[in-house]
Amino acid sequence: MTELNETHDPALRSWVPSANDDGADFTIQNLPFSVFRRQGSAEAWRGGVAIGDQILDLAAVAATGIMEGAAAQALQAATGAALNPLMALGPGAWSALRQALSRALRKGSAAQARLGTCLVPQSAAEYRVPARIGDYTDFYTSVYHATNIGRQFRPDNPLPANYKWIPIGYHGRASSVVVSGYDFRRPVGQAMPPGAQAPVVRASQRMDIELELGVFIGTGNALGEPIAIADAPAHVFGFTLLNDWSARDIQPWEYQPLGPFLSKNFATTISPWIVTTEALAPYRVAAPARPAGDPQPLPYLDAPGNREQGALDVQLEVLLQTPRMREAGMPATRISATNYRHAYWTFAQMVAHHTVNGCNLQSGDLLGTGTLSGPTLDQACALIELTVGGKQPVTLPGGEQRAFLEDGDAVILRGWCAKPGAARIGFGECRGTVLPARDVAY
Ligand SMILES: O=C(O)/C=C/C(=O)CC(=O)CC(=O)O
Ligand SMILES: [Ca+2]
Ligand SMILES: [Mg+2]
Repeated sequence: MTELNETHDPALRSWVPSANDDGADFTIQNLPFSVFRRQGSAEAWRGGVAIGDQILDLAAVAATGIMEGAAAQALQAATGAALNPLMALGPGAWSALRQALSRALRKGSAAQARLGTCLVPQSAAEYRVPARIGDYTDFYTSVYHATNIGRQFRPDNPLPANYKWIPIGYHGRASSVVVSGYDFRRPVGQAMPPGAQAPVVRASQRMDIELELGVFIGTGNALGEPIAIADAPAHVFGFTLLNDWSARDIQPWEYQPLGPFLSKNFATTISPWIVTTEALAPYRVAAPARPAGDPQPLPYLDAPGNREQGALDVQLEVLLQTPRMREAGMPATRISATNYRHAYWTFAQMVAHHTVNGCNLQSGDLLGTGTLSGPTLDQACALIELTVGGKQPVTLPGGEQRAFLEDGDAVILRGWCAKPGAARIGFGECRGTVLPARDVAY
């Protein structure tokens, strides 16, 4: 990963005042990317960078001609309806653009006069999935999640024997990855009710969430050419919040022996903003020490940098708002909080493992970290864990209870990095609402 540089200096302030507010997600040290346009307009979709409560319109910046060299080339690659061309340019270009944007947005910058007209308020914008996602793969990197959910699905053998050797994953579905704010219908599918002789086809009765981070691949690898773990971080453009919505009654009936299928491919929601790997550099931390008795990672999954700086200190939370709470004017309430640093496998290990057989990752591919449950039950990031298979519902302000999601429930994921001596780096939010199932007889 990139070293710390001038763009990380916590003393930097922007001429966009809201970027300097206490608790602002989009500080001048962050500079995350999205694809946006004005809400309800027929404008072209184009790249934008968040600064405070504004979006710096990268197509408008390119039209001013104020950038030069590698930064100008990278800027041009971010002016279209998907960020794949920027992602494909690689870390040198991303870094050049970040440095130029940081300098242009700093207090006192001579660029202020020309860029003032390139801002669009976030409150007036709509977003789309920021890349053409060719493939989406979801991992399983929290040993706490794997153990908790394993107890529900496989009480005799909760943690599979391969877990501590292989970063387990399944191939997800790219076509149904949607951006925050997309409301989807409760899925219908086959479920085998306990004690039944034959499955039923019905609207899922166990709609669940999974709080994850999404990892966007920047530069890929040629088919047949693995990515070495030491090189893996440089292939990652950045991170989003990700909700892997899951139908827990469809899943146990369908998943053996080939893994999750229709229980998870009806919608996967990501946040609009991609926080770059470079922005997260101040928040690299050591990967958790492996408990005594656990195998050490095989050489292709091991690198000194991975052990010492392979994890990321990202604070994460899940919030829920029921229709009744919404009607009563009550805000969404937090039901879980965790940190990405607890993951058993790092994102570099995910990339190295995904390509060890020569499988080619491509610019814009999306990897999910897997559900990021932490060591204690209040850090569990799926309802099936939090409610122990639905047996211990969570109680919400106002007294309502939830074992799984009901129609109209909204789920909001949030994430941020913060510590003394470094600027806050926020992810914004990832939101989705479950609508009633289609009214169709099956
Ligand atoms: O243990 C299982 O059979 C299934 C686990 C999941 O549903 C989780 C999955 O999607 C991977 C993850 O998010 O960690
Ligand atoms: Ca998942
Ligand atoms: Mg999904």
